[in-house]
Amino acid sequence: MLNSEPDFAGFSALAHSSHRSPSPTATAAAASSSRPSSGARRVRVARPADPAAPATPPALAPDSLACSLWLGAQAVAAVLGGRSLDAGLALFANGPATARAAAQDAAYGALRRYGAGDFILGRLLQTPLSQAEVRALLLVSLYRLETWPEAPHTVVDQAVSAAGAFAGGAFRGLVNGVLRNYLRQREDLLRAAAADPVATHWHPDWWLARLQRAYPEAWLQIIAAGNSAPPMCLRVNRRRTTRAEYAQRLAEAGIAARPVAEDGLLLERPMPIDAVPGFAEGLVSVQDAGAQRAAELLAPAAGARVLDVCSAPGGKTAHLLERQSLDLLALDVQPARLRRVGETLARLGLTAKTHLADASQAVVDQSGTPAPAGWWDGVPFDAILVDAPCSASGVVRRHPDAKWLRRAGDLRGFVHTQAAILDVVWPLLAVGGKLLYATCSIFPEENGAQIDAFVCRHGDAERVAEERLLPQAEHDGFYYALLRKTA
Ligand SMILES: C[S@@+](CC[C@H](N)C(=O)[O-])C[C@H]1O[C@@H](n2cnc3c(N)ncnc32)[C@H](O)[C@@H]1O
Repeated sequence: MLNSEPDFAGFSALAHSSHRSPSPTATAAAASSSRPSSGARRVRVARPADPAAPATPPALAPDSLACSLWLGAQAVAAVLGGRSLDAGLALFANGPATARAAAQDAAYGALRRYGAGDFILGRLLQTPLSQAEVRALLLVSLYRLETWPEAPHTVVDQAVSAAGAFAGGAFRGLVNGVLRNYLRQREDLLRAAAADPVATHWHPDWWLARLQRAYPEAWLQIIAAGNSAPPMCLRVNRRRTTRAEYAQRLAEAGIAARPVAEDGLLLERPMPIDAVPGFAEGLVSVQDAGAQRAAELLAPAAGARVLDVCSAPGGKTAHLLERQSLDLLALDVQPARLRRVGETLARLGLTAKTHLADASQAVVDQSGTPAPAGWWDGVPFDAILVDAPCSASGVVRRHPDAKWLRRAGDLRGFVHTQAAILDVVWPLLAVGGKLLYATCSIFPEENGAQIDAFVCRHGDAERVAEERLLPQAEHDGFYYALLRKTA
């Protein structure tokens, strides 16, 4: 996978929370209405993609553009059907290697700019399309036409060939007509799109409004960062090598990189993870430089008893353990994701206890004190990391599906869960101990406002440090608050 980001889990967290991505039924309802205003715009289809769609397109040459467009459309159709992009990309994980990178690029590109693609299709289609795959094929083809404009008619021909692999070729004419109309009307369409905020900025309008309110000076830069392709950053495993040694190894392999954060190397160009030297041997992990701040900020002492509350897939757990010998308990509420913590630690040669638990749930004991159900042995922790489930609004360039599947109302659920987790684990911290609260969100409700409310509820909590990282060239958007227990 290109530039995989094992550290991120926000979208998956959402998809598995009670605030789920839109179900096929919900999207079908949206599609059957007339075209919504930009205020309501989000992914919408009448018929979701077939979850069992074949990984290999029938009758398309594996090294053809048509094959890449077909595969990319499968992934986008999965998102139009309410699933995550990761789930969509998994559909062609075993597809032809020659087409996978371009297909992945097409899927990411089409979803990053979905606001524009949706607007343009709204102008070019007389009625909403009933086939998710065909709509998705048009979106990836528009992306391709915009970003590789040198051979527009080749793109159209290849898109028509790809359409031949859907529904017995019934949509070849439609795909041909829509794309050729697009080429003919391109300037008018782009002029009209420029007057539409969602089509211009490629974010839903409720999201834009929130960013404008929170960041009146910086929102355009945040949007631009969110619409760009993300950087690829490695984290060097201190237990196995040094950053200088590993940088040398990269240089010998002709891979340009420069140091970032305390353990990071930012690659000049993203590359497939299986081509990263020493990855399988655990010399490095892929982790955004902003995410690497967690271990730097919490910095538990050698031998400390540490609780990592929302640990999967284990990026920050591993970083903590690479930097210090710790007695660490890693929790997560999702079994499949918790298994990935074990895999991450095994690859890196690290050990920790792992436990499946919902950290937002407490039971009240006989003295009336709430305590976590079943997993705490009663000994306080010296340090706690709460890398909370959140909207993932700081990492949309890695997960562009999130901004279209998310609704404004989802935030309330995240804020509620974050507060519940904080309240359950705070009593487990030793006096003088530190708790680091982290999100990959840039929405204030999940960040500073959450911690303001927490400090009001807990008189023994002192805020000792706070960092707001906005997404930019070097790193994604993160929020950190370091709290100390005073009594
Ligand atoms: C942002 S991700 C964590 C990323 C991880 N710390 C890393 O660095 O790789 C949030 C995680 O919280 C987990 N989670 C969500 N609600 C939870 C809960 N109530 N209790 C425990 N874990 C929870 C999700 O399953 C998800 O894996």
